[in-house]
Amino acid sequence: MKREDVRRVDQIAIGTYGISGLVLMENAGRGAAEHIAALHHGSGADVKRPVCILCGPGNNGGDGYVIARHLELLGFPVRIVSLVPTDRLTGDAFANAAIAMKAGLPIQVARSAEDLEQLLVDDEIVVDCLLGTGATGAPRGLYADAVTVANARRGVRVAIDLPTGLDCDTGIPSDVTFRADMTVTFVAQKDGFSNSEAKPWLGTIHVVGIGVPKMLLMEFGVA
Ligand SMILES: NC(=O)C1=CN([C@@H]2O[C@H](COP(=O)(O)OP(=O)(O)OC[C@H]3O[C@@H](n4cnc5c(N)ncnc54)[C@H](O)[C@@H]3O)[C@@H](O)[C@H]2O)[C@@H](O)CC1
Ligand SMILES: [K+]
Repeated sequence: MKREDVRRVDQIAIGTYGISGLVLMENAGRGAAEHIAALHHGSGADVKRPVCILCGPGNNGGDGYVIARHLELLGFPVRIVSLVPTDRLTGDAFANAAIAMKAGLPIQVARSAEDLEQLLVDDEIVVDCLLGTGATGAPRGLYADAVTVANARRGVRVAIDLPTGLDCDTGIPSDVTFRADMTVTFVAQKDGFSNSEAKPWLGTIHVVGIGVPKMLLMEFGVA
């Protein structure tokens, strides 16, 4: 599916069908959390590996706060590293960050590359909720730093919707692209995922439905 189309599906689900954006985000985040939890079931380990969720400024970041809440419920030690102060978030992302704060989920804000070097450690599951379908061009500033540091750490990497730095439509990676072992994408596979150049950055791909009606999916040829 093309970037514009998947964004349009979300808009129509909200604007025409009257499904709350919060409901879509909840479905997205919960579905992603279940795939992340399944990594543990396949690992054979007794102790659940800690999860570090990297959150960006938009709704991809918003998904991260939902994922954190569900992973905590599933028994995972979880913490959030946000690249923006949470009071700068808006809409559904702000709402879910506010829930996470009230719920006492640990949230740390990274303001520099040095902060990121300290906050990201080895042997965690790192979840990329930095940039999603709203990304334009290669990751800039702190977003590029976060991807570079995350890629350098030992551990499992999971991308949410798409790896930060990968072009959604062409599948061409930027110089700095999150290298995922698993990508959990929403609604449908993105067009770029079929490009062989994208494969090493995506890992295993899982598609999570977010509750958009079949009638709408059919309009866009994805059901
Ligand atoms: N209601 C919805 O629309 C839903 C959206 N969902 C999630 O929301 C995502 C889309 O959210 P948004 O539209 O808020 O977009 P993003 O979360 O991708 O964030 C876009 C913002 O990031 C910044 N940015 C863009 N390009 C950048 C770059 N190259 N370097 C640094 N910063 C950059 C800009 O501030 C831009 O406004 C999807 O990928 C998906 O994960 C899901 O929660 C499902 C429901
Ligand atoms: K992402």
